Amino acid sequence: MSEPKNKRQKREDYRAALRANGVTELPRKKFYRQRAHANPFSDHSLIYPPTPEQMDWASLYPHYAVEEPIEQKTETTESEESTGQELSAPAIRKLTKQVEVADIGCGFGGLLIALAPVLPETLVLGLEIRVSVTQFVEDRIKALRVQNEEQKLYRNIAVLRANTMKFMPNFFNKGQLNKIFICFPDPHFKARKHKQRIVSTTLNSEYAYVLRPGGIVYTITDVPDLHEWMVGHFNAHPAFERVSVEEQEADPLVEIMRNETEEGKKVTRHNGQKHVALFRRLEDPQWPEDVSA
Ligand SMILES: C[S@@+](CC[C@H](N)C(=O)[O-])C[C@H]1O[C@@H](n2cnc3c(N)ncnc32)[C@H](O)[C@@H]1O
Repeated sequence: MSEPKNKRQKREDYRAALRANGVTELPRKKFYRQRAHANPFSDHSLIYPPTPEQMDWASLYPHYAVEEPIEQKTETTESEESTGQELSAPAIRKLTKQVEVADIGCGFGGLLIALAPVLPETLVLGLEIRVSVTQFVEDRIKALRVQNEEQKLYRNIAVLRANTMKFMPNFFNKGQLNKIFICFPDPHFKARKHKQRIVSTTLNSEYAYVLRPGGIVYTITDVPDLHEWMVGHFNAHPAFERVSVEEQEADPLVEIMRNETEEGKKVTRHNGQKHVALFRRLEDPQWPEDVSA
């Protein structure tokens, strides 16, 4: 059933007014509601760069951007030298550092916001497929940056609308990331929907590509069957090994992942179980002969 227009209009008006005022107050979730699931196989007319270098990272992390002149190959002629009118050299804005942590399917951004002060020297990126949810996180981060201007907080986190099942290598170079979070991914219970799960042999190869050796994939879910699925697929992948429970529990980011994601909070309210598993990207994976041949 299509939604009454006035409701949709109200939401659009609210968001437009918030943005017109420079987003200084925290956005209200009710104006960013969207269907719970987006089909990762539909054509979402997503914008993505042909290579990570062609991505406009500076607009996501403006406080880490510097202007770099574009090298020009044309030679200066005598007449140009004598005019005395210097043409300003064209410049591009580049980041002083790269994104190193990705939150796949970041939802409403709870983990990003909790990680910002804990990893102050690291650029963290949330990737989210749903438009309104991405806009909510974008507006949330903008407001938090304004409200914490003096402390210079929240400048190291950003969100991007993306379908991570399709375009990960367009955004990240080989070995660029040192942490990937996959928190409470959509369970897709029915067997015919399992291909929509965000963990699979093929997708794990993409995670292995963008993670540097020693980098960690963090997973958490309240669905036991999905936990088994994720553990099974990462354990079976030659590029990953499971991190021991001792090491897992000594990692302070695990507690943050358990308690700060929106889904994690919901599971706590319902006294549900949270299943955690971490996987390390191996330095030198041993590929079975039939795979590497
Ligand atoms: C159950 S929510 C969990 C949100 C958040 N990680 C948390 O723990 O609160 C799963 C999120 O993944 C997003 N998602 C699903 N498939 C995706 C894809 N292929 N690319 C990016 N985001 C995706 C959904 O839109 C949804 O917001």
